[in-house]
Formats: sequence, structure tokens, C-alpha cells
Amino acid sequence: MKLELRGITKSFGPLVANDHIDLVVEEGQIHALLGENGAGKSTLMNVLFGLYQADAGDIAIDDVVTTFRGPGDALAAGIGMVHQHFMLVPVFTVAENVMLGHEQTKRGGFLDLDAARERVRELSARFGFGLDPDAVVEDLPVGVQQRVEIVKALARHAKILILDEPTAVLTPQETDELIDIMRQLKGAGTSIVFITHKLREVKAVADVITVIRRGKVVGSAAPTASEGELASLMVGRAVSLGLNKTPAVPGEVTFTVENLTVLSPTGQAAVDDVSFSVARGEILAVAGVQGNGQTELAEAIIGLQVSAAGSIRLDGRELRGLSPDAALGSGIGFVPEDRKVDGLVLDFSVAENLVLDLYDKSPYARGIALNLPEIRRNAVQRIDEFDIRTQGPAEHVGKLSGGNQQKVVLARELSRPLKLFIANQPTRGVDVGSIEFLHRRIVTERDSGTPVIIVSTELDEVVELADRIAVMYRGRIVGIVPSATPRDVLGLMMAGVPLADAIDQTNKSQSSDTTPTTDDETGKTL
Ligand SMILES: Nc1ncnc2c1ncn2[C@@H]1O[C@H](COP(=O)(O)OP(=O)(O)OP(=O)(O)O)[C@@H](O)[C@H]1O
Repeated sequence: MKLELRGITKSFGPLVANDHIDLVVEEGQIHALLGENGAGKSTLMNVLFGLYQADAGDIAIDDVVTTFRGPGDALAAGIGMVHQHFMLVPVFTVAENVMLGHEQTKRGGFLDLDAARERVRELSARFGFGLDPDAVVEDLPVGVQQRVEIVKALARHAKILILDEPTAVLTPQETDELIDIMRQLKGAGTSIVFITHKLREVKAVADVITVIRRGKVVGSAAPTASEGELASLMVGRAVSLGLNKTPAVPGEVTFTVENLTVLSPTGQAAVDDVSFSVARGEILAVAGVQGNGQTELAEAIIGLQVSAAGSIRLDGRELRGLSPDAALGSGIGFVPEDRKVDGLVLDFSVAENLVLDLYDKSPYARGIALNLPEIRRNAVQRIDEFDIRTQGPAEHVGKLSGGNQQKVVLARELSRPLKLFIANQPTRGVDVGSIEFLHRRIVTERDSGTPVIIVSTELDEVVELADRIAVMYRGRIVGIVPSATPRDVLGLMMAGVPLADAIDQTNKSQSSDTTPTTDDETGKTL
């Protein structure tokens, strides 16, 4: 099936989010859409999936112009979309979810679960999904839930799949698996429109790359283009992809966690007797595969999770037992893992979100009244400094693109005097140009003497930012190592292997390997 978008234009008020966009996706092609935050990628995909109506332009399928009044029409035309926030019913099984919305009925009107099961088995075997039709969705890891979404689309005979930042929530291994699946789907003739900010993935899997900037197509590139070339095409200027920060000059140790234990809802130790400290002027990065206690640790520090035992001290003061408000009020900047849940109030304006914890304090409050000019002045300044793409301070944050929402959280948290800065997945969904800026901004915070904790499942980000790296596995810190530690050693530690054994194993595998290794430069498995 060949898809053609011709002159698609979509405005939100005065903002032209898609400005006469042309895009051709051939059958069996993986077409990557690249563009900085707010460029208009999701808007274009929402038009294609019938969620938004274009103001102008046509969608043609196999050269026939079609109109989508809603996602139902798009699905019927063979277009499937896998959203970043899955649309699955967690308590249903895989087969039940696949059946939902397009129940096949047996004579007598009963839902035919057996047919859905069979379809899951068949598609799973064909594309190597490894799905059990009877597994309950909420018990499955995120990467497997995503495959359920893909199977759901395929079961509806989707010939074109839209994947909007599918790897943002995946572990590196899950990402590799998804890339394999994409290749298999392509082999079977399915076309894929793939949106990602990770240039390495684009290079690994795309056949064609189209770059959008400020609502317009600005060019296309072959996957042989370098990451630097792709980045500058996206952003419209040269982007330096390495941070090259100066070595830390650690000062006094002002933040200490001792024997901290946090229990999960099932009573297991999500954080298990963890101790570490961070000095002023240094960045400690917490590395690990998603789900090994890093988020619980970060949240326990600011009181979003109750800790069962241990102590958390900042400047000699015990934080354990404080409410999140009190913890933040004591001078902690915090970037949560999920900006939509803990970081922003989507119905509030950008200006309000930029002073969320401070609106009742000077200079944003005057007595009991808000100092609106000051709140606005702050917003104008932050929008400029952090390059937040918005129609203005009064726009609702919920209207911003994902990456721009993330920038609002960082702008707020990095713009007041801090005694500690903690960021969980600080650059999730952020484009390469903005990552460059945000990383520098975090290093500036460090250099101003703030202890910094970064939690990230992106090894690139960990290695880039860290002065020291704490590796977590199953709730424990496996080891705290210098940032120059080789990636394969870090990788083994992330699988639970203690430092000494990890070094040992790496040395052995290197000495037994007679062929020179070339793929260790980046450490990525793509
Ligand atoms: N429902 C909406 N109402 C108003 N403005 C919107 C709406 N949806 C998107 N926009 C605006 O359209 C522009 C394009 O947003 P879009 O989400 O398409 O960007 P994107 O390229 O997907 O960005 P990101 O990489 O950050 O996800 C942004 O300026 C955004 O604020």
C-alpha cells in the first residue's frame, strides 16, 4: 500500500503546525520522520490517523484520495497507530485487548475469544513477538505491551503502521527487539512511519528520512548520513553531540542517603538498603535497566514514596518523612520520570507551570495576591532561555509538544536556588539540539556548587553527564564507579554482576577474542 500526504496544512489559531507537508511512504518502506520538538511530527501523524482534520491537503492511498473523519476511517483504510501511552486495558488479556473494538462474533452473538487467541498466536509466530494470548497485559513489561499494540493494529489488517516515539519508554534490549520486529514487518510488506529523536535508531532501520522544521519539510536524507548531519538538518545549525564537560571539583558532601529501604506495594524491597552520598559540585548518575528501583529511590528522596527505613540527609537535616512540598521547599529541584503525572498541570498555562511550587512566594506573590506581571516576566525569560516552542506564556501546557513540556519542567526546576537537583530521565522526548542545551545547563548547575543526581536508563546520557556512576540492580547499588568505566563493565553491572567480577569477565572476553572488536566505540548494540 502506498501512502501519499499532499500539501497537508494544519493550524492551531495563528500557529501553523503543518505547513503544506508532502510525504510519500512506499509499500514496505520504513520512513523516519525527524524534527526538533514542536516541529509538527505528532500533529501530522494525528492528521494521518484521523484524529485531527487537516485545514488543507489530501491523503491518498494507492493514488486514491481519501477522507478520514476519525480513527475508525483510518483503521478501515489500513492505517494503524501505536501511541506512546498505550491504549490497552491493563486487566484484560492480550487476546481480549486485541479483540476489543473489533469483536468478531460467532453465530449467536458471542464474542469469539478463540479466534482472537488464534490470531495472536499466528501473528506472534509469524513476526517473532513471543506473545501469550492469555497473559494479562498489566503483568507484561512495557516492551511486550507495545507488541500487543502492534499485534492489535496488524489484527485489523494495518498495512501502514505509525510508531510515534516508540523507543522512548523501552530498554536498550527492547529497542533492539522492536527494531528486529520493524524489519520483519517491512519484509512482509508493511510500511512504517517511525518518529524518534534517537538518530542511531534512524540510521539503523530507516530506508528514507524526512526532516521537518517549524511545520515545513526542510529536506530528506539517506540513512548513510552521519548523526551530525542529521542533527544539523533537524535543528538548522551545527549541533555538538558530545558534552566535553570539565572535570568536577567536588566540594563538601552535603547529601547523604544511608541504609534506605523503600517497599513496593507488594511488600518487596524496591530500594534495598541503599547508601551513597553526593558532594557539592558533582553529578552522580544512577544507571540501571528500567525498573530496578531507581525511580523509587528518586521519589523517596523527595517524599513521593514512603521509605520504610534509613535516612536521607541534606545539609545535616533529615528529609525522611517530609511531604513532597516540604522537601521541594527545602531547596530540592526535582524532574519526575513522567512529566504528565508529577511534573505539570496540563490545564494550567505555561507561565503558571513555570512557578508551580513558588506561586505563593515572593516575587510571584504580593501578600495574598499573585504578582501576575512578575509571573509573566519570568515565563517570557524562561521560554527564551530554554527555547520552549509555545504560542506564549498564557498557552496551556497540555497543548505543547511532548519535548517542549519536558523543557518547561526543567526550566522551572533549574531556575531557582537549589541545594540539590534530582532529575529522572531528564531529556526524555527531547530533541538532540535541546539535549545539548539541557546537559550544559545541568553541568552549569553542578558548577555553581549544587549536588546533582541524574537517573537515566540511557547509558549515553549517564556516561555524558556523570562524574560518578551508581549502578542499580534489583533495588541495590551494585557499585559506584568512575564515569570513565568501560561500557561493557557498566553493562554487566546493570545485569547484577559485581564490579570486580565484571572487570574480570570483560578482561577475559577481551583476551580470548582474537579478532579486533570494532563496535565498542559506542557500546551500543544496534
Ligand atoms: N491541540 C493543540 N492545540 C494547540 N496547539 C497544538 C496542539 N497540538 C499541537 N500543537 C502545537 O503544534 C506544534 C507542533 O506540535 P507537535 O506535537 O506536532 O510537535 P512534535 O514535532 O511532535 O514535537 P515533539 O518532538 O516535542 O513531540 C507545537 O507548537 C504544539 O504546541
